Amino acid sequence: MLSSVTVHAPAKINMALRVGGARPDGYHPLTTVFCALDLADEIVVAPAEGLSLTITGNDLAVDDNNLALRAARALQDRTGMDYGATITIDKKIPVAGGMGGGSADAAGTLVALNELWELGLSHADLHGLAAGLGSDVPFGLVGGLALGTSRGENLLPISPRAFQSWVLVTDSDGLSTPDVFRHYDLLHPEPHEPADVDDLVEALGSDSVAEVAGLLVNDLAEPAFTIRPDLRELFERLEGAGIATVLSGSGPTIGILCESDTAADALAGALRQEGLSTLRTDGPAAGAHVVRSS
Ligand SMILES: C[C@@](CO)(OP(=O)(O)O)[C@H](O)COP(=O)(O)OP(=O)(O)OC[C@H]1O[C@@H](n2ccc(N)nc2=O)[C@H](O)[C@@H]1O
Ligand SMILES: Nc1ncnc2c1ncn2[C@@H]1O[C@H](COP(=O)(O)OP(=O)(O)O)[C@@H](O)[C@H]1O
Repeated sequence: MLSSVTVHAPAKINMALRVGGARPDGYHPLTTVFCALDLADEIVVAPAEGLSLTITGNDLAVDDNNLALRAARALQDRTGMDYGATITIDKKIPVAGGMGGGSADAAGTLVALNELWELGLSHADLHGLAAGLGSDVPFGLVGGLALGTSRGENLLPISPRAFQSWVLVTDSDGLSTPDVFRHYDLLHPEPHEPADVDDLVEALGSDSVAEVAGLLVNDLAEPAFTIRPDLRELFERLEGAGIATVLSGSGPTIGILCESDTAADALAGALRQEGLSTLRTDGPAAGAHVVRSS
């Protein structure tokens, strides 16, 4: 058996997120364009008796509901194996930031333990387990650029053409995803389907990233701003700072797409000088993948 496996699990940004009225199961139908970013959590797994999880880089309290532990248990249940492992996550993705960090850890743990425990599960098997863990987890496996529908788990890859340079403005005060969806329902009580994102998908087929200007959109921005009026103010201040500005997922992270990596580096530096918390990242990046095993 291997003695350790290291996986990188990428954050995502929703370049477009259109939302429909809640389904009978409480989930909202979505039309979304996901982009995986090279901002990634690092997950190291090693054989052990039982399952344990350690998180570094963030003071997120570890409990049994952590998505990495849930992913490990889902693999045990699926295969009937009761192998154990220590799971160590070095968190780089902001927690509750709308960047899919927990989903990335779930996807990364599935990939890491499939390798460590030599389970040989296919991509389709992992996708099925991922969808049971959370709406964003399948995208954490696939990465790249993809159109997501249903509750986000149905994915259609989009061939990336242009390299994307992003500046992320992060906020240590996270937003709860269910809470933001609840506020969406209050603002839009009537039944409706999510709008399409065809214009953005078409623009992403161009070699120039500038083609997407004006096409980034997020229906969860208004409810997130209702909960956090200060976020609206910040968002409005950042509009025009790059090619396009968008709130990621249920927020509060704000993504600014820039025309080049040089422009993004300069903008990140300038915003940092103003006292904002920024990260520089590029996309599209690969989905959760093994970077080392021994
Ligand atoms: C909004 C999005 C956009 O990508 O991202 P985040 O802001 O969380 O990163 C996702 O849809 C979040 O996906 P994920 O975080 O995996 O959600 P889940 O665990 O499946 O669901 C958590 C809760 O969010 C709400 N939810 C989630 C997805 C969806 N299509 N409709 C929903 O209403 C439900 O209240 C659900 O109980
Ligand atoms: N491995 C994990 N990393 C981060 N959050 C996790 C993890 N497992 C469970 N969670 C829970 O999921 C919530 C949402 O976190 P996260 O996935 O980072 O944000 P978002 O859904 O906004 O993308 C957190 O507040 C935390 O309670």
